[in-house]
Amino acid sequence: MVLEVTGLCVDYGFSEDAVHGVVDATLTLRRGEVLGLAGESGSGKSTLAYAITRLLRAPGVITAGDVRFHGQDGDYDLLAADGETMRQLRWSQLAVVFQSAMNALNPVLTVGSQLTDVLKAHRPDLDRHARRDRAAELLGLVGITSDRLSSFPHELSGGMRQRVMIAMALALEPEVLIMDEPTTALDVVTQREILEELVGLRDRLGFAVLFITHDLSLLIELADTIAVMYAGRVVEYAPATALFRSPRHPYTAGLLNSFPSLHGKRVAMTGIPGSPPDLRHVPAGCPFNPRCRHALDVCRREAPTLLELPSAGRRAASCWLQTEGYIPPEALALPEPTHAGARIVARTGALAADLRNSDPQDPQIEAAGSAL
Ligand SMILES: Nc1ncnc2c1ncn2[C@@H]1O[C@H](COP(=O)(O)OP(=O)(O)OP(=O)(O)O)[C@@H](O)[C@H]1O
Repeated sequence: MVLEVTGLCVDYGFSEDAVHGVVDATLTLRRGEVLGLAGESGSGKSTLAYAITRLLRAPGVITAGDVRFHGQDGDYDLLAADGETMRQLRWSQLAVVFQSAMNALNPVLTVGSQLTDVLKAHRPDLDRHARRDRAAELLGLVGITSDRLSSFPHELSGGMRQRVMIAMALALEPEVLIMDEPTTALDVVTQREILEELVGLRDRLGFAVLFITHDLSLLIELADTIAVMYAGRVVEYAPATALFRSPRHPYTAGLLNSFPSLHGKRVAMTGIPGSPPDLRHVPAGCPFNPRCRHALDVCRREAPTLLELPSAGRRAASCWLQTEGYIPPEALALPEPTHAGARIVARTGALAADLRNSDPQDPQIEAAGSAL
């Protein structure tokens, strides 16, 4: 375990009208794992990332919870750590790439000097030549040739700038990389290329990734484990393949039904009716109940808690239908894939969609899933 978030709550503002951006979020990130955080816009994903890294700005306040980072050089209580410790940690062990990162490069400095500046500040053991060599090596890691060291950011495409930002984040060999919609501004082909490279780098260098996106289909291909957020709460948590094949929360099932399959059986896309609640006044009971077609009386009265579910991998859901004494509908009780825990890395989204529409026991799909 490298990062442990327990019962984290974040509000924007103090009064009765405070927006409850994150409510009782519990997550764990294991060494080398890619944990995806999915959910509609406004579900609290960025707030969670900002709170974990202590980059939350006013009026955001952490009102409860615990965040522990178990680094190679010791354990840190991130909510209690002082500003200087956090600054050091953020560069060296817990690197962050945010949404607008590719515009965060200094326009008047070359890529090379921006990379060597990071090394100069944090790696005093390296001399000028060693820094230059390391900068070239870092660019190489993200598929950019060293002649680009002398380029200014405006001379690079958006995709290259984003790669440079990833190279900078990896400069000090962090144990955790937190990425918030890092490729949203890029076209889908470049986006996919960068993400495939990122997974390759993770395999080689062994860092863990907390990857935040509203695009669940992307996470199904990229992540080992997925946490789904709704109205500031983590509502489902499961290995990517298990979540994809056998969702246990009606919101996850709705999200999976919101993107089309290019191959396989034709299925009607139902999506999710209604819209997410105002986080100042969430509905009583389960916050998803007004949009849930399976809602029971208890769902309108009492909020469910995130409960561990029987599974081959680690999985949990916050839904009354999955609680003892209730019987979930068929769609929320599908058998888990037999290769639960395996990561699906598809070249195109089509394969992910194929897998969803396939027979979970189909040996061909099984083979495709494990070969990728
Ligand atoms: N500075 C702020 N003041 C008040 N409310 C805020 C502030 N920043 C965010 N919020 C609210 O907190 C909630 C969670 O927002 P957050 O940006 O974390 O969601 P998100 O899932 O990351 O969305 P997106 O994908 O659009 O970035 C939203 O309801 C948002 O309106």
